[in-house]
Amino acid sequence: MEFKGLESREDALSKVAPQASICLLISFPHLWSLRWSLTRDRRCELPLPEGSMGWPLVGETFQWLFQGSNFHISRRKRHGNVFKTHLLGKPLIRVTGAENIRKVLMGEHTLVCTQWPQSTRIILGPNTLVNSSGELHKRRRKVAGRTCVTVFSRRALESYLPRLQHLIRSEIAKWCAEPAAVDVYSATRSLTFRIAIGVLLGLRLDEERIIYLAQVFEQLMSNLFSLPVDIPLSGLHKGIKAREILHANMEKIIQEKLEQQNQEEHQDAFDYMLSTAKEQGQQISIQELKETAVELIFAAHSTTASAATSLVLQLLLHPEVVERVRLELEGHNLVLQLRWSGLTGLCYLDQVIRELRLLPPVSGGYRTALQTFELDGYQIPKGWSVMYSIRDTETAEIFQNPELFDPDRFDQDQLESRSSRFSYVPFGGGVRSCVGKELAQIILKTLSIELIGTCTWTLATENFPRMQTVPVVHPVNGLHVNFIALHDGEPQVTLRFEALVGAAL
Ligand code: HEM
Repeated sequence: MEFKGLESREDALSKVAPQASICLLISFPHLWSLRWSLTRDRRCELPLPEGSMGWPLVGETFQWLFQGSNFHISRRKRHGNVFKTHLLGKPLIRVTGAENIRKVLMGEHTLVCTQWPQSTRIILGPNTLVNSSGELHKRRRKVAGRTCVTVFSRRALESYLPRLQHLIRSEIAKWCAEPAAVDVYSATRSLTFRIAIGVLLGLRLDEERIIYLAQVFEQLMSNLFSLPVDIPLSGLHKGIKAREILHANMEKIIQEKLEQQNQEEHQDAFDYMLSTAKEQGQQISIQELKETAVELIFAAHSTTASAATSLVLQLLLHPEVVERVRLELEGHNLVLQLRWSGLTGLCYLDQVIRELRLLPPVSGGYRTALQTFELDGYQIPKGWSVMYSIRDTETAEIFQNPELFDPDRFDQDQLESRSSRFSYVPFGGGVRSCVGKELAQIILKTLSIELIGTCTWTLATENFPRMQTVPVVHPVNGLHVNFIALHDGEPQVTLRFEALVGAAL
């Protein structure tokens, strides 16, 4: 009897066990979700935003990686402008909608603060803008204008222009001389690296050294987001090594610049930084200069290459837009020869660059909530990550037919061009807005002018590539294009700074 009893208990157990594990499996996400519901700030009556926290530990990371921008679009449709999720090991609140974005961006230092991964902070170093917050950030950005204001002032940008134009022109000439198709994303990465070191930092290096440093820089970039473990072969270790090589190369140049500091004429960002510091009786250490230099390349390089690639893609897709830019350039060229003053800039080209809205390089910005605050009727609990969205203009009500590439939507007579500046923030906003915005715009305009003035281009593949959004927007497997020079002589268009800095993006 006893034996029989045991047998039946085992039987019963073997029947119940699978059911129990299924129940447990089903309840895991609920327990996980409950765990996060419990972290809501009880002093605030508002609910947490809608949304799913996914599976324990991994959250919705895999869906996010596989679905790309559709991840956010589908969840936004389901849960609204402010929804919660769990990505890369952290609870995250994704924010869309002009008013909500305004609150996040304008709340820097009070409601939120920028949050970069630890590996990024270690690799870039403590003396950088992206890695400083609160008072230190305010001081560093403003510090008597020593880095941002002067390096990116109108006077400074104007002085960079001749070298910028020369560099872009000679790179395009190389693209035209290529017997095979050019991979535009690789080519623009090389171009923006050259701009960063040649124009911004004024480093005069031979070709071999540029190629070497570009590789070192790629190694730094690819390890910026890695586990914060500094052991041989780890991502962080490789990133630090790359940074050391870059710093060593820059140190020599900086020393030379310090010795020639009496020169009146400024030609690059280093010159502006050093002379402004001198004027204000401040000292910038060599370490600070090296870190600033690497930070500027980091911030300028991939973002501008991404935008330049998207620009070529849109020009390929829209020959009618190319024609209108060409007409605008011809008109300006004529006026330039007759009377220069009073020109208001290349408005249509401005609109074309602005309409890169469809493919903004950066998808959004990460912040951490410094205190619990209200957003769109929900509570954002202290300590949670917040990501404001840049890439969701497809769903913004202000834009008509938002899926179309239509530069005319930004014509100054159109309502869309006068929409809230927080409806579309490709360069962020508030105290953390992009310091290189005007430089990026000038690079993109110069590239358009040089392309249209010097060559024609055709897609070398049967289909247009699929675009990937992480870490910046770029074509999967590149964008392959044949460039053909229009004429052997000098290009028709003469660049003038005033025409480039017309309307703002
Ligand atoms: C098309 C090209 C570019 C795009 C789309 C872009 C976009 C952005 C965005 C969205 C931010 C704000 C990030 C946030 O809110 O957390 C930012 C910040 C920044 N950008 Fe750019 N950027 C571009 C080019 C450049 C260039 C050319 C430079 C420098 C030469 C630059 C330097 C910086 C720096 C230093 C910051 C950090 C500012 C701070 O934290 O105070 N960017 N950029």
